[in-house]
Amino acid sequence: MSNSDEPKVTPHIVKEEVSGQWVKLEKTTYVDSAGNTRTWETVKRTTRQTNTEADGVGIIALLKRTLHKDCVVMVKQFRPPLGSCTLEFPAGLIDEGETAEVAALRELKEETGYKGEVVGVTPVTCLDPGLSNCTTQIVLVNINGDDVENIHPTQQLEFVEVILLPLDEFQMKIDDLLQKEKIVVDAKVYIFAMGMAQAFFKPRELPVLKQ
Ligand SMILES: Nc1nc(=O)[nH]c2c1ncn2[C@H]1C[C@H](O)[C@@H](COP(=O)(O)OP(=O)(O)O)O1
Repeated sequence: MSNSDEPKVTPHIVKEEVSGQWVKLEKTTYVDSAGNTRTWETVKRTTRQTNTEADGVGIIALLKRTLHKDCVVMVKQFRPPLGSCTLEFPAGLIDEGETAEVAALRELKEETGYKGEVVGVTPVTCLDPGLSNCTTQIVLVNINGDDVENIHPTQQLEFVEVILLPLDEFQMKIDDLLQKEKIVVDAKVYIFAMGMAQAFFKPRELPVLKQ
């Protein structure tokens, strides 16, 4: 190699970002149960609103139509942190002044085009407490699919694909999708699917009846 081909600069890190527009990395100092002062590396969102405890909402939206099976409205989208597409419930951050219910109906409309009605909401729940203080409220929404507004829903986000999966085969249909394409399923979704299958769609399997 001639001198002119030699690299002029040794590669090195210029800056380690600890705070960005959307998230920050914090060294949290705390006292443990033995009285020792310790630290923990914590990821926090910068966007949490002052009067809300939860960062965002997840929406379990059930589409109910005459002569159709009830379907769960799902979204598939590319998620940069995973470098992959995911299968998730519609979701989003809570805006200033919004309740979880209002944020859920807004996000559902934006991401899927459907207009829904809130039928339940969870308390504030954590998502990955060993990593982040990030919290969510899951909002259960019914969609009247016979309503003229919901017959041809028009979503506002072209990079989000809406997928309808029948509730009575939810886990099986997710498994089919995972077999067909490289896609990561959100933990909340798969746990919901397993819970539905166990609670409602399997005959009571008492050990004594198995012999
Ligand atoms: N961690 C993030 N990094 C980003 O670069 N941008 C982010 C992050 N989190 C949210 N956002 C941006 C992307 C969207 O433009 C807005 C709103 O997202 P929202 O639709 O409310 O939430 P998701 O569906 O979970 O993306 O925030």
